Amino acid sequence: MLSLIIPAYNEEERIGQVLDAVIAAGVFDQVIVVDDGSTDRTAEVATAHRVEVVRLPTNRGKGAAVAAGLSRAQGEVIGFLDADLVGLRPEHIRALVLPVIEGQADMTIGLFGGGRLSTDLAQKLTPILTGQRVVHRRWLPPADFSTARYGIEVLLHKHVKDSGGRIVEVSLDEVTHHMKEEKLGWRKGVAARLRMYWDILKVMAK
Ligand SMILES: O=c1ccn([C@@H]2O[C@H](COP(=O)(O)OP(=O)(O)O)[C@@H](O)[C@H]2O)c(=O)[nH]1
Ligand SMILES: O=C(O)[C@@H](COP(=O)(O)O)O[C@H]1O[C@H](CO)[C@@H](O)[C@H](O)[C@H]1O
Repeated sequence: MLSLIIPAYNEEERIGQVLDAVIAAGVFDQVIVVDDGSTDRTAEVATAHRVEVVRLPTNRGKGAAVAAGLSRAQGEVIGFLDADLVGLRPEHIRALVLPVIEGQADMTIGLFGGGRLSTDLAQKLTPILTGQRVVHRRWLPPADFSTARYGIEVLLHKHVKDSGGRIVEVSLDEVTHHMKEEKLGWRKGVAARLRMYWDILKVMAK
């Protein structure tokens, strides 16, 4: 069984097109959107796509949203996608899943390419930060994700790598995402970015 977790905070304008691609791909048996205390209609948009929706009463950060999704996920293979992707197509999703279910990879990571220079470059420099991945359940770390916030990718990636897992990179051609500055405006976006780097540094320092 394959489960997909999509953490989402105030993504009403963006999550619909991600779910359209997920549903068209038809590879996940269980799709869980975790609405991380959104103040917009994220949960309603997800519900309209007939996926499982978990609503957290307050915003607790990406790590807690993913942890809430994991506690519901039944699959032995688990996918993770962000809710703000642009240009995601069903074939990208299949390409992420296939190496894991065919046993060529323990985890795949999806990397933007040919989408937008800024987001392509960010993932070239720090591929381990990508929010797009598929992993076999046995490679999930024992650590609790719920306080890691944006450190979750580093936590997961480091565990698989240090445990000798095979990680395969999958190119997500022409995919990009909305950057924080685009979603929140310049000042709030930069502040959110700095908080994200702090979350990541805290996990790296452990
Ligand atoms: O408190 C938060 C912050 C982010 N997210 C979700 O986590 C994913 C990645 O977050 P974001 O887009 O802010 O990261 P970026 O891609 O800008 O680094 C998105 O689906 C967000 O909606 C979340 O569930 N809770
Ligand atoms: O690639 C990155 O540097 C950051 C920020 O991307 P942008 O500079 O907004 O394109 O994005 C990722 O990092 C977060 C922390 O690992 C993840 O949670 C996001 O899913 C991912 O998009």
